[in-house]
Amino acid sequence: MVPFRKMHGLGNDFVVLDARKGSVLDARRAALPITPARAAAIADRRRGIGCDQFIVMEPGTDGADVFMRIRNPDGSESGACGNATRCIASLVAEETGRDRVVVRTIAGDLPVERLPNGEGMDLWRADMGPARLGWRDVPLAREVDTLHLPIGRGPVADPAACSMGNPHATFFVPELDALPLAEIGPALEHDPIFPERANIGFVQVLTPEYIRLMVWERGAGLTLACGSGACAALVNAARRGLTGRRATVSLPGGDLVIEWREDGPGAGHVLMTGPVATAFTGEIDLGAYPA
Ligand SMILES: N[C@H](CCC[C@H](N)C(=O)O)C(=O)O
Repeated sequence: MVPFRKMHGLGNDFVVLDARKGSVLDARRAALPITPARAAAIADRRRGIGCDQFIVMEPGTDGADVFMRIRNPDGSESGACGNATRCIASLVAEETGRDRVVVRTIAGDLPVERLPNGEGMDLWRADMGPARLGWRDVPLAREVDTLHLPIGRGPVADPAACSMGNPHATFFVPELDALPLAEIGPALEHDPIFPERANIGFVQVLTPEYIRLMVWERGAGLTLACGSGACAALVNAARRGLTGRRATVSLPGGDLVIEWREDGPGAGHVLMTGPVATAFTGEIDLGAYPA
């Protein structure tokens, strides 16, 4: 049996395993590899524990406190997961007693700091790195203005796109609630313009400092919150002149505060502030899941 922790950021939920040195999973990693198929089976909401993403903590090296491996329920790996970044940083902060932690992903190092709010529910601010705005960065299949992609489905069209270490398209709509997301989400996620697929955000701008967002996530579907999606939504809205460079992003699971730094150290980086939570801990028999 292997211990796991069930965590979430605004309802975007994760199964977290620890494969760092000396952990039970580290000892058994060779015998029980976390394959895409096994991750997908554990993420299954009926046959497994169920989660939006499956997260494995691996040893941190040269400046990073921990490496975070991110897999979607379909087994695909991602370079970013904003909500999980805060969750993993909070675990390391708890272990070390430090309020600042560096989480490494395949897309880069993400410094995270605790913002004590005195009422017991701390907030965590992650520097999600620079927004990548070029068509090759997203990536797109061909050279296109990333502020206006020539795609659409049903009532939505003309999104902006950027990468936060993972691909995002952002559509701007007058009203969120009537959108047929279950129908247009998968079609847009798999649009040929996205060679690595994409996370698809739908934004209703209420004021220049407050936007609503829903995200059809690549490899996961509709989630209650998407941290990297909130970062991409703010960046794309600011690029379009619809918001300033800082706004509250209201998702079905709750609010994130996003700031796209303009100058000074970290210019161009996107800061994301929000809560973390542990729902429960348990043990899992990895061998019971297909490798
Ligand atoms: N589905 C995403 C990964 C999780 C992103 C989301 N949960 C977040 O908080 O950023 C992708 O394949 O790029």
